[in-house]
Amino acid sequence: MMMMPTMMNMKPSSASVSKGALRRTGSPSSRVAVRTRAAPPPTQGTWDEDSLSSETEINMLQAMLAKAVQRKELELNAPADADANGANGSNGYSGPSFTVKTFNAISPVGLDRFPKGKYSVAGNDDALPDSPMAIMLRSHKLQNDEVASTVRCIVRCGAGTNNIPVSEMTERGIPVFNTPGANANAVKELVLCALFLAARGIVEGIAHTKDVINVEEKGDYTAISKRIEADKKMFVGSELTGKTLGIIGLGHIGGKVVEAALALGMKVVGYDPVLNVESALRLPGDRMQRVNTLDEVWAQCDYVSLHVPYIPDITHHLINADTLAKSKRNLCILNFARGEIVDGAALKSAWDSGAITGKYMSDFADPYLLGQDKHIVMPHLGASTAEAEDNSAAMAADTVMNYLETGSIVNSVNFPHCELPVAENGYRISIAHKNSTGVLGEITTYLGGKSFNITQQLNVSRGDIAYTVLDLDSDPKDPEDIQSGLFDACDAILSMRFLGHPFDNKFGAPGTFFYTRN
Ligand SMILES: NC(=O)c1ccc[n+]([C@@H]2O[C@H](COP(=O)([O-])OP(=O)(O)OC[C@H]3O[C@@H](n4cnc5c(N)ncnc54)[C@H](O)[C@@H]3O)[C@@H](O)[C@H]2O)c1
Ligand SMILES: O=C(O)[C@H](O)COP(=O)(O)O
Repeated sequence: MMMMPTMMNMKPSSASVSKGALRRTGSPSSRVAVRTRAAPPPTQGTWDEDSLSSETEINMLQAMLAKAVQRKELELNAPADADANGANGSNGYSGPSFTVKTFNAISPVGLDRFPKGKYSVAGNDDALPDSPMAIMLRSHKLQNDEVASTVRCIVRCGAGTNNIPVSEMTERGIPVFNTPGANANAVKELVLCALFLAARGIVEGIAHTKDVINVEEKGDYTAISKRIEADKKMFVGSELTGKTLGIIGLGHIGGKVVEAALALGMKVVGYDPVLNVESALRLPGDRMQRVNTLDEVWAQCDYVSLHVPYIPDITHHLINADTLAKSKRNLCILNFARGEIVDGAALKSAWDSGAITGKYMSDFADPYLLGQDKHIVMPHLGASTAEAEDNSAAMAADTVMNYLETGSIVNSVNFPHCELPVAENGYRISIAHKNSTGVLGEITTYLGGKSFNITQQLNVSRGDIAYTVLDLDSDPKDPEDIQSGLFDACDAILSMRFLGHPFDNKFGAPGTFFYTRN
């Protein structure tokens, strides 16, 4: 009789991990040891049908199917250029691989940056050799319980991270990254397109030609030509030159829109009370007006373009009944940031009362504006160009590899920036912990007590979270033991990894062990 597979799935999930518990969540070497194989398919003479319940048979068949799918996906993921990359097509690397789970369609330009063999990347858990260490996604609305306890970082191929439960990830010691600027040009071009569509009766005119003129004139060219001339008076627009555009948020996208609008001969008013130095340096300060209050925007702008992140308590309904009451009557709103930044119900009332007559251009729908002629809404296309998708995916892949292999944190939205140059003979531990007093002392005292000399270290913080990277001068033969001891010695530690010797291409030997409290 066929044996049932003993352990179908050794992969831990966050759902199965109780909060507060100290967990060893993975190590390549341990994973290799604990991996189990499903029982082979039944062969003739070993299948005792009568002794199996239907449920057991279904379970067995599902197990075999899952294994077959996993084998097939691993085959498909294997590099075709095996000769160029070494005998096993893995750049000569033969250790356990880093595992990256993807959501959404991510450009192959990014996915191909992960060295085959050293990295396993798939959208399906079953196609990964082990539970994911990193998540790579676009607009997928990520749920806390989709983040397995083994995940050590999340990267958004794009700008907005409001689809990720960032504060929960911070509490779990997981950095969330994005790719600043990688898709900014694509969004700028769509905003320009929207400006033209807002100023002229292009969308309405095309619809009229297709749905009215062509239908009423029944395909008669002469009649259609006459109507196209006669009906143009219905769609008179205005020019952008000389009009005033307010730009709210002067970061990567807003800054590019500033330049493009100036080139069109528009006057530009910019508002960004939390502008960083890099973005400020990109702005043509002498050719635009920067204002310190939103009221100065509403008072003088014909167009307003939103380029701020969606932050529930701060940018939610930034455009609302109050601001619309202060705006010029002809105000057109361009929202290629996030739908929730505009209060659709307030805008509908303003349209209905005639207080506002301008259009609302967006690549986000609004529950109160469905079917409204003045709401010209397109699919969420801002970053949907080949170039933007490639740039974002490539930058995201580099960010993940940098973090997993060196512990460096660059472009995180919830963790401090951290780059510690790699020491020649260092053995690196990275620790995410609460930003509380005495933590560094507890960590170094513990390591000193174990006779480890710290050759260099960097401790950085951001709000309630802190991150410490330490290089030890000798190889901790049992990294699991050290981490478990550190956890016991220091309550503030949230998650930790032993990275081995970064850059020596020996990940997994001695192996990256990682611990987490979540
Ligand atoms: N439609 C799309 O496909 C698409 C594509 C990319 C980005 N986006 C959206 O656009 C947003 C901006 O993207 P970006 O690349 O320019 O990001 P960015 O971080 O470079 O710029 C955002 C700017 O907003 C400013 N800001 C923050 N809070 C503000 C506030 N309350 N008032 C005024 N300014 C404020 C910041 O100081 C920063 O300069 C993203 O967060 C995302 O939601 C949409
Ligand atoms: O925030 C972003 O970068 C955009 O909204 C792009 O989203 P997408 O990656 O789903 O196109």
